[in-house]
Amino acid sequence: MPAKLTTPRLRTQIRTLTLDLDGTLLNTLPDLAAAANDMLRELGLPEYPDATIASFVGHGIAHLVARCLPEANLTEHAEALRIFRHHYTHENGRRTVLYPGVLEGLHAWQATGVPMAVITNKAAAFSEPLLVATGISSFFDFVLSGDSLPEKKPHPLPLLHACQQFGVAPGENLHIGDSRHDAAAARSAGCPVWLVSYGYSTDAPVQSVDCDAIVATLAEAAQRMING
Ligand SMILES: O=C(O)COP(=O)(O)O
Ligand SMILES: [Mg+2]
Repeated sequence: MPAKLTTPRLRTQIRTLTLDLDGTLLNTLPDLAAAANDMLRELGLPEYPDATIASFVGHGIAHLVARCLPEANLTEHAEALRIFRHHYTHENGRRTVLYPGVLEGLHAWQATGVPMAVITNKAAAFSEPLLVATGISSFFDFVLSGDSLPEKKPHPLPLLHACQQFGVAPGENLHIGDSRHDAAAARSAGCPVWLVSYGYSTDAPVQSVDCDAIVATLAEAAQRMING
């Protein structure tokens, strides 16, 4: 007898999903660190180990560049940002990989028909080519980048904008991210929020952040939401 084919359904009142990019879908740290250290070398400044640069990620590239500069060099921020953008254009995607469980999770959600979008603080010039290069852009209805709207996470605007675009109430959209910025944005928008236990939340371990669940992988997140 042929196996009964059923469309998996979401088990919750969640109707749409928004996903963070850096530290949630993609491990972009090696490329970000390479570009940051290329910039510091060019400016004749000391370089940082990847682990230190990880603690600068999550608030957009202008913030990352500011954190890399010694206080005395902060006046060179605009020039440093230009140099960083130049190097990151070259490095972006070279070593970036999907985290384990990402493809599995995206396929599982796609099978339920739940619409998905990316909400990232990374500038569109870098986020959009990266989604294409890593082969996951077609999973998403749209991408809201750090410079798509007047405000970025932890401001609620990107999440509220996404809910409006999807035509759902904030309580019906689950946001999944890796940092306190994701949690704060979701909380103030009124969206439930889950955090992944990997990623770049080095300044505030996810266990200390107010969220609705912590998951080890996106595959686990999908499994928790889907009733096969
Ligand atoms: O560009 C960054 O700082 C990272 O952005 P994201 O974690 O919101 O994807
Ligand atoms: Mg992130």
